[in-house]
Amino acid sequence: MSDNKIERHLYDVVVIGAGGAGLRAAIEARLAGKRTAIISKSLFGKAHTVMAEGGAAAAMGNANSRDNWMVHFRDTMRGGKFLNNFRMAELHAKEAPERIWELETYGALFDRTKDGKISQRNFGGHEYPRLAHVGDRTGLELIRTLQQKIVSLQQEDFAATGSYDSRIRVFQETTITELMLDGDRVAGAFGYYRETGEFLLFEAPAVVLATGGVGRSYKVTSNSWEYTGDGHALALRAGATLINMEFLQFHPTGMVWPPSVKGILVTESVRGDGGVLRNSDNKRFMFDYVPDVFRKQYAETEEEADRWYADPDNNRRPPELLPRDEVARAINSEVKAGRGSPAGGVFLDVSTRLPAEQIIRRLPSMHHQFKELADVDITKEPMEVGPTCHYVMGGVEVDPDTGAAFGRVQGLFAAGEVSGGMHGSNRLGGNSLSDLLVFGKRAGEHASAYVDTLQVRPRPAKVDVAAAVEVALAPLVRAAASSTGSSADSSTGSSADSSTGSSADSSAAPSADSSAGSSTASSAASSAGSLIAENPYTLQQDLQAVMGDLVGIIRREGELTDALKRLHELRARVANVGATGGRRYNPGWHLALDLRNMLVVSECTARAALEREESRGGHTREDFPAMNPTWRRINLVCSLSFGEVHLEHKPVPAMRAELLALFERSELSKYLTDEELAEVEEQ
Ligand SMILES: Cc1cc2nc3c(=O)[nH]c(=O)nc-3n(C[C@H](O)[C@H](O)[C@H](O)COP(=O)(O)OP(=O)(O)OC[C@H]3O[C@@H](n4cnc5c(N)ncnc54)[C@H](O)[C@@H]3O)c2cc1C
Repeated sequence: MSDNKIERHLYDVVVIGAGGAGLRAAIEARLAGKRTAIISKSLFGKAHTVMAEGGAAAAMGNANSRDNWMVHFRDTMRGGKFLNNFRMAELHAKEAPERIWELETYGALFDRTKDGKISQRNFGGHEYPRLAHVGDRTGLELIRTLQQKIVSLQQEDFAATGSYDSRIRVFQETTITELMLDGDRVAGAFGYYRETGEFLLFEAPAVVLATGGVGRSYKVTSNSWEYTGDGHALALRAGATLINMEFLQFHPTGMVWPPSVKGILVTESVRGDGGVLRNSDNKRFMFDYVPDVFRKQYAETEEEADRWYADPDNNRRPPELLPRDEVARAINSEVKAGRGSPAGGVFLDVSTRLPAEQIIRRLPSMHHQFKELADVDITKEPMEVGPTCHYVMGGVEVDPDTGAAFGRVQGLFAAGEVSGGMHGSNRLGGNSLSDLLVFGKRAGEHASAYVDTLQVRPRPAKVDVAAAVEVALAPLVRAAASSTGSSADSSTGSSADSSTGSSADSSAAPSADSSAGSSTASSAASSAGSLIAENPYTLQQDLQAVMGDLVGIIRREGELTDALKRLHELRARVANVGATGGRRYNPGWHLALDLRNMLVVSECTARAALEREESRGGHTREDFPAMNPTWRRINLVCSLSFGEVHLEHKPVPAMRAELLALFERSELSKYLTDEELAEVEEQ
């Protein structure tokens, strides 16, 4: 394909991702006077952020005046089991309230307390009610508000320049497949319009990754189709590093029935608002699962737990509000012990705890979701719930203050779920929405400042653009070759390319679903050198089976070793993935391109999970069931070199003395090594 068929754009800052982190970064870049592009794989407005239900954690002290940034910082570090990047946790706790109030200046309308302040609700692991919310549709309000701010900036630009898009433009349904480099500097990004399959090249000296999570590598997940770890993989391929990819959050409460909706999230607000978990013996089992590190803060009897809702100052919290990793493991154990619900989960009951009208008012989406999808009326009967892959704590290793990616690449920034460090080994509910705002703003600001330091703009090399085109077209070329029996060389590449613009689905090739036959057959065929291309859907299922079965909520050495072997086998098959049809809206082709991202990110997760010989937060090793203070000092960092994932140990930055002083020694002794404790005592 010649370059002139590629739509070219020139920007200062390109933001990949239009969730909360991306939009907040883009607003900041535009406010800094930078020409800014926002790119979104899905429709504008349809990101995970919009699905966030419970709220955004910020220590505003509206519901309990004892709350402040120090308490929030402590809770976040405890939730992450002290593996958090302390500086990120500190910035987050200090700046979250300001970011929430700022949203109100953009037009957000949060639920109010009786005296007119922003209302704050309880959530797992937060000592005080801290989540600013709008019913159980907080993310919708957040995205609506940020989009409204962007529209208002575009209106200003129209008044000044006659064009709405002159300084900030949204490219929706556009997937970025490759970052462009000029030496070690970011020079832009390459991708395609999902609808037409046409290519785009963004030339820009700074890129902010805000692509969210990786959940689609698991079958049971709350994540939607876009979350294939693209930003993580783009960063790796550009020379940046990923940190602590073994830590995945399995949210304790996903729907388990009917099968078609398995994994869809049941918000933690249900438990925050009084919902309790019971097993098939009708026992409120969470009291049996309070770990030592949390024993002082959690109630020991149902009576005390129930009193806490009305009098939190004089009672301890219900154990249903333990951090998510603890609750997910507890549910897993109950089901394994044969005390699960009929559909393989446990019961979550709010119907016996709150009057129906309160449930409908406080949890309208949950009421609707269960009625529509499972024909369950949650005001009258319990829900059936079980763990679902929800959030990745690991991500792009970044400088905490600026969001600049570590590694050898310059001009790359990351914010939101795609970045790592902030949440340590386990994220507290509500801390993501505030993370997006705090670090989205910082990434936008520092990406803009970086652009100002450049004397010469980096330029993408023609050869790299051509390579990106070739990689993007390869699945189509392969499928075309396997259907005609010809070899998938570059001449076929140009023939696939020349079909661009013609109606895509006119191809006589078999449909994506029927072409692969059984995965074993096609895999065998491919290893025998045959031309049969692999079916992307089959490959995704096989990848999901490896990750779900062998790198799931409870992990073991033998299974992780097996997972790595199978991922290695999948590599060869993914390299042979084909997609029938043309470039016009072709989901099989899109998935074929996503698969290489899913695979490399999954390999990072499996490698790090095998390496970390302890259990902490979102990483549970059956063969190493305890937290190990020596491992707390270690970050596992992945990089990519000549297509191979490398893993190295890096020390966790030591917390500043005044932050350590916020914790009692008895608490620190649960996390730190003796050597570290001795140092603390000397200070
Ligand atoms: C159902 C659900 C409920 C949740 N509830 C809460 C809650 O109550 N409180 C809380 O704090 N957190 C919650 N979370 C987590 C939180 O919503 C996410 O972690 C957060 O929204 C991530 O925001 P983000 O800006 O990093 O990315 P996202 O909002 O996930 O946006 C990612 C963006 O990147 C785009 N993208 C991805 N790949 C590409 C590519 N290759 N090219 C171009 N664009 C790309 C996507 O299209 C999307 O626009 C919830 C998550 C889910 C799934």
